[in-house]
Amino acid sequence: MVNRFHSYRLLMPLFVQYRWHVVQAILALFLASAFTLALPMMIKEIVTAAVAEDLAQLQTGFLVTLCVALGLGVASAYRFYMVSWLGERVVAVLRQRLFIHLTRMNSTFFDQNQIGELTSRLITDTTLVEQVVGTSLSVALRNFVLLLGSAVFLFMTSPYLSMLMLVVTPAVVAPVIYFARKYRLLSKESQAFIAESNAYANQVLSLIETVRAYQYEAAAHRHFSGVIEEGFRASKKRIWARSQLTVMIMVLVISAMVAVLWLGTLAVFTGDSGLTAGDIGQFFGYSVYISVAVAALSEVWGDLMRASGAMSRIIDLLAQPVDVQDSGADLKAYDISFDGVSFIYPLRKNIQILNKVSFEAQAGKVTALVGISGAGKSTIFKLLMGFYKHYEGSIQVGQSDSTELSTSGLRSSIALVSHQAGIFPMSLRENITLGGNYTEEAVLAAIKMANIDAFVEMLPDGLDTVVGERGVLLSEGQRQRVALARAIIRDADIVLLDEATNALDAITEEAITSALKGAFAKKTVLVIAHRLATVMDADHIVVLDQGEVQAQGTHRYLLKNSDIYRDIANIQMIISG
Ligand SMILES: Nc1ncnc2c1ncn2[C@@H]1O[C@H](COP(=O)(O)OP(=O)(O)OP(=O)(O)O)[C@@H](O)[C@H]1O
Repeated sequence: MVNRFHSYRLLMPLFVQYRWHVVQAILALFLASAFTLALPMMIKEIVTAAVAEDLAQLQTGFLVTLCVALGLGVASAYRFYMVSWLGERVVAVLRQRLFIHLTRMNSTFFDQNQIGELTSRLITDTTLVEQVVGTSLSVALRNFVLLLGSAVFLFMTSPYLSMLMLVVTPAVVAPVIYFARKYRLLSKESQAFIAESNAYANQVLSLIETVRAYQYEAAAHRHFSGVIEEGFRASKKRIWARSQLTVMIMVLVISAMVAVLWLGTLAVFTGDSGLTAGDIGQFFGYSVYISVAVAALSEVWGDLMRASGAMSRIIDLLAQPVDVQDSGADLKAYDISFDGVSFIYPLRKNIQILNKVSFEAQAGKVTALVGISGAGKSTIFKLLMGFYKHYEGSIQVGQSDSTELSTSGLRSSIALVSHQAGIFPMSLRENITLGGNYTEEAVLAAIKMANIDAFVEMLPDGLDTVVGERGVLLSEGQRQRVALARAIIRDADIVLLDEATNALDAITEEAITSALKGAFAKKTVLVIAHRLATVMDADHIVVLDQGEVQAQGTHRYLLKNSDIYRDIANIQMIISG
């Protein structure tokens, strides 16, 4: 249990940061508790005055009770505001921190973790934390104070009845603890079904076109309904356990209280213990508080446990090392050379993806990587970008070994257009500049060179039109041209194009290629392309086969000397011819 609550350390720095709010929340909480605890005393005053038929005393009693009630209202509202503020603030800070951290994780981390699971941590886990800080913690603390205060006043009111109460307490608490544990296990089970159904729905909806094309709808409905029904069965068991728990608490607590009060009332009648009717009223008030506090504590206990799980997952995530290391030299020259580079992906340790790959790509020249699918071409780009660092051999950029370069410096010198042209749900302009500061002229020049200027003119708000999932949907070719504009405006010294024009028609591709030639003339350009026509003019072509360099040279040289290259060329001539 100590371990479970260990995860609450996540909140400590945040509570320190917002200490004035915490102090005010605690003050308000204690104030509200004090007013609450004063109420049974007022009952005693009123009952005593009523029994003594003292009207003046009775009126004062009611007046003070009214004031106490008012004070209780104001203090409770103040506590609610402060505590809810803290909950919202904490979750806002945690979400920002988690998002920043996630965007800085390395590629291996993303290979190992599903995106759905990560976004669920970002939203669901932090929401649980918010519930805890904004509600459960304060409920727990309030009821704990109420429990302690009531116990003290209970003893002060009547030690005799309190001792009786103590004797019956284990009979009430033991079965409640047993049922609460059972309930917790069952609620974990139903949570698991919720997660499973969420993951499945996410997957199906994101692949909706494949679902429709293969008429997978009916099977998908069956699968989803199956999981939901399982979840319902688990929830039914959980709510049944909860109902048992409620009955148990109610019956046991009320019986215990009735028994104690019965004995107390008897004691008033016999007059042995010096108890008065007012004492019984006050005692009753505090015992109601105790039972209410116990019930509330058992209620929030589960929430506190669940949030503890969520917090330990957040702590684990924040503890993962981030990718970018900013120490190291900056780039000055931009020739690239791979020397005997071998590489294995961390999650596929049995396959040698690159095997002693050596080649050079010079500044001011275009170097092409060709080879059949899976040969390792994109992997070479990933190593150049520093996405994976545990390769053998050496990668030189300029005069430096790439491991000695600062990762952010290296990446700011590279413009990458990968074969998945990602579009963010924001304006076209923001999609092109991606947070960079560029003049209007630079943006216009980039969209012209990438051949999307005519398309932009047709959009309702031009460059400020929102595109992507929340706005105008772009075709594959339009997306690719936005990605190219992104690379052009970056004006980086190294340009990596991975199938950057494969979704374009021949005429557009031709127009863009000649525009790019001008834009990238002085840069170190590396191109991956399946269509040989795209790379025939390259200054240097590297032919890869199953992770090895099979041959390299110019188009003309390779046609003569590389069987694989000749085969690819022949097949493509046949296909296009
Ligand atoms: N993140 C990864 N984890 C494990 N294996 C991977 C990962 N990415 C790629 N691979 C594997 O590495 C091999 C080379 O992939 P790579 O993407 O470099 O090939 P490619 O030559 O660019 O192929 P294509 O032309 O189809 O894009 C493939 O067998 C692929 O399955």
